[in-house]
Amino acid sequence: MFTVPPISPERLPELLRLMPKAELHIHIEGSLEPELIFALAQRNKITLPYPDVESLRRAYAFTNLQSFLDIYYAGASVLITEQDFYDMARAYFVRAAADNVVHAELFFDPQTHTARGIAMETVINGLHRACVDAKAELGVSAALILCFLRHLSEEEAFETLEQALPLRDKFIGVGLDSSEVGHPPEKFARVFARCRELGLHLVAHAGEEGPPAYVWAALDVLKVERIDHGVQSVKDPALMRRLAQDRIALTVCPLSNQKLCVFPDLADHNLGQLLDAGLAATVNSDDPAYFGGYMNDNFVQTFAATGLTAQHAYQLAANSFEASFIDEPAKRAFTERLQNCFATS
Ligand code: HPA
Ligand SMILES: [Zn+2]
Repeated sequence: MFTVPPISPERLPELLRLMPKAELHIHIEGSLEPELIFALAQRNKITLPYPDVESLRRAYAFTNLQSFLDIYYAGASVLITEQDFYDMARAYFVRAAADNVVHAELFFDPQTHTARGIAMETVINGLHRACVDAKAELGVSAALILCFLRHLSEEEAFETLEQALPLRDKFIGVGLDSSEVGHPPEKFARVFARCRELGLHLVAHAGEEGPPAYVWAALDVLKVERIDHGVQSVKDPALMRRLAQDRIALTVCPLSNQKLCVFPDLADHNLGQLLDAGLAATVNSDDPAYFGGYMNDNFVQTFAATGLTAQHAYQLAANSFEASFIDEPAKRAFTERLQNCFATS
């Protein structure tokens, strides 16, 4: 257990920004800024239903997950070529590096693109090339996690997996995202079992808007290694004990939760409650272009609103390395860098 030296509250925001961290919950299509949406639309001769960047940004007023997803899928329609996918991911990596993100595991939604006639290799090759360059040029290590859209059928998830398997060496795992309520994890039991046999890492969104039962099912039916969001778990004490005992990480996204009205206010967020119950919670941006903040915005705004401490900050960053899918020596090296950052602050 690393004890953080005394740090004054005024210096905490700087430390939050400076500390090395991993991002484990970022939908790369959710990093498409309105400016890039317009630039790609122009490059690909696509007419958008908004006259300019400002009017598109004004449409980013959400009441729940579905109201966001409708506009998020529409924004992704400007992605056509491999270079478009590269440019989107590159812009994210540059922004992440500025926030001292040293490792990122990126979700992507291939079905959003293959349904529009874009080839699977166009999507994966563009994103993968950006991951390779992020390491070489920005010092950010990166990996891809293919997400199945849960509002579609399990059969369609199997077809997507088949299309992606020729590129198996370019992604490390699978996840489950999109509309949660009404689409429980059990719907994808067989395809996740197949992915497990293939040696892929498994994660799933659960307990963002959906009930604790969905978190249980993600753990016990899908056998996931991490839960994305999971903030509804606090409603079930037995689930909280299970998550703490098994060190199942929750990839929490505070600004997303605020913008999608999961919590009425950032000050009401339960991140502190999760950490104090011994859960391996992490902080992440989810869809930063839509929710008004990248990693450091999430850290700084959440700490300011909830009064979390420097010890919580250390724990969140340490959890992000522990919960990542990098090897043990890399985890140790990142954790050492983190401890040095706190020790010299
Ligand atoms: O927060 C989210 N939840 C579910 N699906 C998503 N797809 C992008 N972001 C999200
Ligand atoms: Zn998400």
